[in-house]
Amino acid sequence: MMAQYLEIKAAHPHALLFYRMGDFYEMFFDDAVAAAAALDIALTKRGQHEGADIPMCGVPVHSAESYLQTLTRKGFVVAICEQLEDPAEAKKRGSKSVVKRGVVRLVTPGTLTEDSLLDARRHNYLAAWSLIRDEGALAWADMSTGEVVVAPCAPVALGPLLARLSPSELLCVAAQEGMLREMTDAAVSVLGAASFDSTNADARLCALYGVKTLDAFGGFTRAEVSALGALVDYLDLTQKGNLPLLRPPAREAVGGAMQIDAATRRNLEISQRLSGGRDGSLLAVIDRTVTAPGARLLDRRLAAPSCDLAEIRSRHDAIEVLLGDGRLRDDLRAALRRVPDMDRALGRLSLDRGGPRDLAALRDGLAEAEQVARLLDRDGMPDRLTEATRGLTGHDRLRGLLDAALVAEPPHLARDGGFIAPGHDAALDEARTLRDEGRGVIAGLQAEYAETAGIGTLKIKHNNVLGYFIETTATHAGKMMAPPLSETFIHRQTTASAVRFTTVELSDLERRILNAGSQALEIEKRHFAALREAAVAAGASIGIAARALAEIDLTAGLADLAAGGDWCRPQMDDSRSFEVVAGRHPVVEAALRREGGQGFVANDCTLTADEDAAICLLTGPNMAGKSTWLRQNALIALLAQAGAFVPARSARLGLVSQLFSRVGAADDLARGRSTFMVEMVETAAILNQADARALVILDEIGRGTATYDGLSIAWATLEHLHDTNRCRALFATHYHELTALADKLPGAANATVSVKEWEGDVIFLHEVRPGAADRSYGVQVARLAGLPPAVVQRARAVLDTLERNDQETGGRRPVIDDLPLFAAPAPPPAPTTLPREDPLRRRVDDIQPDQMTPLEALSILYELKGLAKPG
Ligand SMILES: Nc1ncnc2c1ncn2[C@@H]1O[C@H](COP(=O)(O)OP(=O)(O)OP(=O)(O)O)[C@@H](O)[C@H]1O
Repeated sequence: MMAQYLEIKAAHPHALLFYRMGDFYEMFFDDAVAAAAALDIALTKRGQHEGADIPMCGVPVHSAESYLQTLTRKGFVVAICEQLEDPAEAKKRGSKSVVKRGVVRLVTPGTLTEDSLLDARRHNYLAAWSLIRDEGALAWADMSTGEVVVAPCAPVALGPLLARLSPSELLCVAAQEGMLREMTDAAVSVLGAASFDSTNADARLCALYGVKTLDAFGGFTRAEVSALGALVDYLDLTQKGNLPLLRPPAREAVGGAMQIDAATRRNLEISQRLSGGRDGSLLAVIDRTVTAPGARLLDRRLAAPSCDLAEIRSRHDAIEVLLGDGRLRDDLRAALRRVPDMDRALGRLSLDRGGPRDLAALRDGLAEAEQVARLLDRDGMPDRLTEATRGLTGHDRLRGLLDAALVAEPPHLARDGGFIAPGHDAALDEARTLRDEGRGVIAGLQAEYAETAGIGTLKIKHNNVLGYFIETTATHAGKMMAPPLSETFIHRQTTASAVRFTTVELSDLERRILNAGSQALEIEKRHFAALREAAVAAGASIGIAARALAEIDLTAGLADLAAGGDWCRPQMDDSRSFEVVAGRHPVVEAALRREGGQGFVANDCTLTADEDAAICLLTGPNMAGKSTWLRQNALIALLAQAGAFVPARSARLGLVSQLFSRVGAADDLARGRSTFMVEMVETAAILNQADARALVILDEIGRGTATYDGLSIAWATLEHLHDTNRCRALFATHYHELTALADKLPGAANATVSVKEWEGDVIFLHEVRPGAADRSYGVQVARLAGLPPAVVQRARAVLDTLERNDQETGGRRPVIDDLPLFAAPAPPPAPTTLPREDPLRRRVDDIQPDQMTPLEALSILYELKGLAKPG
């Protein structure tokens, strides 16, 4: 056995080998050590190899999925090695022969299909990157749904595309491994050059899709064919020839989607919080879909907002109709709630990894699809929904098959049977009756024989030697053994008191009772195979229905969002306008609403560019809401082009081709870059790439270095954005000096977030209005944050000196000498304002509770409340 193990392991050196032994997957040697640590399970020993103990650990087969989940999350590839024959078969070859085993599948992050290993609401992409001469391409597939897409992708565009897709596994040739590991968090798997060879790939793809030439799917470049070919080769390798149902590759047009790079995605917290996790991201806040495929579609749309006006308008049209008809929307959502994840069920069935519950998912999903189609069958439906509705009907044959065959709630696995409905197959019903009611059937037969023979005492009995037999007392022996009864009853045995017989029917029945259980199971498995085949054969049309349902779910979800929260349809055109009236930040607004305090203050944004650039320079105190306003406008552009309504009273937006968002001083220590370095690398990327249709959000760029360097960099950056990139940009800064640029650059304007000052404190109004801020209120904010009073006091003194110096000398004279830097710690600070006369406190001081009646106490309470009222 060890020899067999070592041979199989040698063929899969990079994978953990799950070696099937009975009810366990066992691991040996280094695999065992690594897996025991990763899974926190006991490491034991078994036998010896070359004089040393063999480390071993194992996991039960029935709970293997949860262990696989942990291992794949920790970056392991697992090779599943099964027993390929019954141990009895092996025994026939000799008592020492080893059961045949072989690897049936490699479990890698990009090739998962099990529900328990996947996030239902996110895609799980396997991607392949190919570079042929200077031409690059990225292909990606979600094996659990069969989606395959390829796009031309120059090396500079790879980072943004990977950030958008966030694949869980990326395939490449060895030469690119290092660069790609830098660029993505995905597991990078290296394949040989042959996997990427475009000629091999062409043949492989033609064979897979059963076509003579790939031109049938549109013209592909060599790099695209190579990337697609590598994907298919890897699936073949990991699934051991058992390829999933892959849809024909779709080609994504260049420029079809708004370009958003990794830093912008992170920064805008589109599908993930900066701190990690989906909660609190834009996606989580706007997701009202009720099906997993609907949620995945929303994720896809937000990740790649469209740049196609007609497409965007058609998405908005559809939302508008469902927004206007709350009843229809509710009915649709109620029906959709019952729709299971047909895409993934079909994916598993096509890989022969599915079970009866997956068949039931198709049955139930297609039934609901009919219902949804009926709901949408009315006048005035927008094209998009009419189009979707077309795919929902016409599945009667498969539905008929599944309806007739399956029980209402079938089990997960086909292994134990119990999923074919009673009455569907007479042979199965009989086998089950025999299996479950063997005794009853025998009793029935006994009554029948007693009547035929006219012997009331005739019995059918069972023992281990004869099995079932018919027994009568010796007195009836003669009658039984003479014609006509002897033609039916065959004599087996005579004892002192009884005579025993059998019949052809009884021995047949006995055999059938014994076999009934396994026979019932066999029949069910045959039905399963036939149903599975029928489902896979109908895969293409089921896929169309599933996509249509996802589209309807998404539309209804976005309409529901718009209905609940005062959202509007953005007017889209291909100008460079950007006019938002009363816009809001959906995530901050939702958070404020949850907290139940003061509501979100809506703000306008006018950033229309005609000939020149349009730049808004935002200054304002800390905590005033600058970052929020910047981001909310970026999110409004993103939501609009993703096809959603936007959180504003009205919006008129010209298409945005690229979205950039940067915040000064965000550390990227994991990649070993200093704060300032990251800031500059990212700013450089914008200045080098942004075109006239870009929307750029820069939040305090330059703050990561000394004041004058920072100010100079921010100044030059602004000028470059204005003169060279000529794009639309929002620029928040604490450098008040920059506000002078608004007079110098025709496309630049100042805005500020207003605050009120009250008794030495700032009150944030969160209102954005034209003009420049006069100061930062940093010290006041620090006080609000709980900085010790002595420090606040000292900061105030320093600030006063600095400001006075600025006024007197225009900032030319160093002020350090004037600051008592090494002064002894200040005595406890004197209050800045004298305590005010407080009538409430004086009245409370006067009260003598011991002397009071309850009535007096009550009237004083009223009086105190009166005093506590403001004003
Ligand atoms: N329009 C608004 N209406 C209500 N509350 C708001 C609004 N904008 C911002 N806030 C609140 O103010 C807080 C601070 O906002 P934000 O981080 O945008 O300020 P900032 O001006 O960028 O601050 P800093 O300069 O310190 O980075 C937010 O967390 C939010 O709770």
